[in-house]
Amino acid sequence: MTPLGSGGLLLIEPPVYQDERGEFFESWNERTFAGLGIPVRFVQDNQSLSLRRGTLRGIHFQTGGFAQAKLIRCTSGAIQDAAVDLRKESPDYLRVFTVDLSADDVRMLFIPRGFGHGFLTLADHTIVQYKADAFYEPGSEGSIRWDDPVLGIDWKLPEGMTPILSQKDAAAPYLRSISKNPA
Ligand SMILES: Cc1cn([C@H]2C[C@H](O)[C@@H](COP(=O)(O)OP(=O)(O)O[C@H]3O[C@H](C)C(=O)[C@H](O)[C@H]3O)O2)c(=O)[nH]c1=O
Repeated sequence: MTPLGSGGLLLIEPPVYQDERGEFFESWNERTFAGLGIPVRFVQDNQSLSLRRGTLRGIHFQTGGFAQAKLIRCTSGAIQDAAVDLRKESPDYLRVFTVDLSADDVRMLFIPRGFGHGFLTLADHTIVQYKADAFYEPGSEGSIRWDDPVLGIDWKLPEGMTPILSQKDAAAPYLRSISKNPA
């Protein structure tokens, strides 16, 4: 388990048990995570499939009491994942952390509540599965533009390519235009 920054973001690599059939690992164990200092109880499991490389989902977050901690993993293809600390009281406020996750490894990213999250697919047919510790609440959703200059995320986009975005993400605001504390 590798802390990223000092805000509770963790890159987790569970032990893999291999035998002649293949391999097995625990992708989630509440007791193990509590022992790692992550007392979290997930209530929702999500999966997205992005058909093409260069698809960018995010930066999204849920505000206030609906904020979600997430456990992210990639089970097909690969992503460049980005998490940004939106908690004004954090020493890492507005600091962006990026990490590549792939179906070829078992690494997972734990993102505490109060972060914005997004990812860029690095391959076609990329599947991301992630758990959340609070329910989806459309009315509390917030977003920040993927290319926000304050965040300055260095996305691994192929030369000259603009990302494939949802209409919502294409219309996302820049940070400076978000008046209230976004998270
Ligand atoms: C997030 C969510 C969405 N939906 C429905 C709403 C839409 O009809 C459809 C697609 O939603 P959206 O375009 O927001 O999906 P993404 O762009 O992949 O959003 C996600 O992308 C970034 C990377 C995240 O971390 C968030 O968890 C999440 O916002 O699924 C649900 O029914 N439940 C849900 O929990």
